[in-house]
Amino acid sequence: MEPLAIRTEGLTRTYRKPRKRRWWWSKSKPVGAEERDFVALDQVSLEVRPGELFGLLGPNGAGKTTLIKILTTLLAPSSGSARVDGLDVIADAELLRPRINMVSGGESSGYGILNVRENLWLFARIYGVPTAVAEERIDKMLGVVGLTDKATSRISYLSTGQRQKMNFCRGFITDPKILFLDEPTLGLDVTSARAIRTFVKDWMKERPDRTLLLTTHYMAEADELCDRLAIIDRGKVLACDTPANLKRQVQKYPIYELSLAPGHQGWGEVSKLPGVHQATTTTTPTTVELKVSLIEEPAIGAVVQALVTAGGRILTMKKVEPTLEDVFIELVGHGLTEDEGPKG
Ligand SMILES: Nc1ncnc2c1ncn2[C@@H]1O[C@H](COP(=O)(O)OP(=O)(O)OP(=O)(O)O)[C@@H](O)[C@H]1O
Repeated sequence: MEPLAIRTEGLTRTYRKPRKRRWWWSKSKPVGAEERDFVALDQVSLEVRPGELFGLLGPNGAGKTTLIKILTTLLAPSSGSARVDGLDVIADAELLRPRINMVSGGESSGYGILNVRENLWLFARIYGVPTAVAEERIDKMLGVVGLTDKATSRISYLSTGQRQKMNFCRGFITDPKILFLDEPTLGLDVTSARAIRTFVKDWMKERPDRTLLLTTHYMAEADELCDRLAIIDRGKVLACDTPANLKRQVQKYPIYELSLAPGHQGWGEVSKLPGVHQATTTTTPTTVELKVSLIEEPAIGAVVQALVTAGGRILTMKKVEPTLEDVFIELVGHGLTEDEGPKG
């Protein structure tokens, strides 16, 4: 049986806070080792199957990069275990590295005096990709991110976004079995971000044994791309499921929004109908907006019937779907865009 693409068990990583000034120099008391340890990852147990596009969603400082660094053999765990493609990230690191690749949206890697093509070629050769294959992949990837006209530019002359696109190309030219993308579209313009998302989806479809783990701050991106997601906060996994299942968890009742022409009061009876959990209205200068939550979805038929019978005119009607933002707020207690700053 094929091993899991990623498996972590009780994975924990602590960082040591800088030592406080000695107490006889200041009024602060000396701190013990346990107080100096900051837990960035706390007993994380995750399973990612081969072929999955798996997302990590969490606020700043949640521990996403720490997790990716451990999975890509760049950082040792403090305790617990992590296996990638069936290989232990510590004991089998040498065997594992050729099978994986990692790109971080915020990194500024590469040699400034080399041009874009030379940088990518050098990287491909380090991974043992034959020159002809590397050239072909580089051309393809530069086209994908719209960087073909910068192929011969020194990378020190690139803008931040262009450099990020070059790094994105770097992730794919080694054709890794398991790819880690840390914020691949961070700060990119809308068109470039869309091109990258489309490419990522196509790349995954091309070969079913590829696995991709992605972190992103963009809820819509996570929703569009990921087969499953883990929501992580303060080093702990709070939930792990498909975007659809996560959204279902927060929406206890189906909700419909109806826009009614003003001038009649039929909506007043809606909340008393069987199958209706709650009905609220907001009056605007031109409409009455009715929001109905239903205990059973078919009750929407009775709602429409009651409104029409009372002489109401329905202008628009739509079902309100919860978003991943709603899931996130429910689990974490605040939105992803609200920056709480370091929690250490
Ligand atoms: N080398 C380090 N030494 C001390 N603390 C660290 C170190 N690296 C990370 N941390 C702390 O560990 C926590 C998790 O950091 P990490 O970079 O994994 O978060 P993240 O989820 O990737 O955040 P972001 O979305 O902002 O990139 C943070 O509170 C951070 O300050």
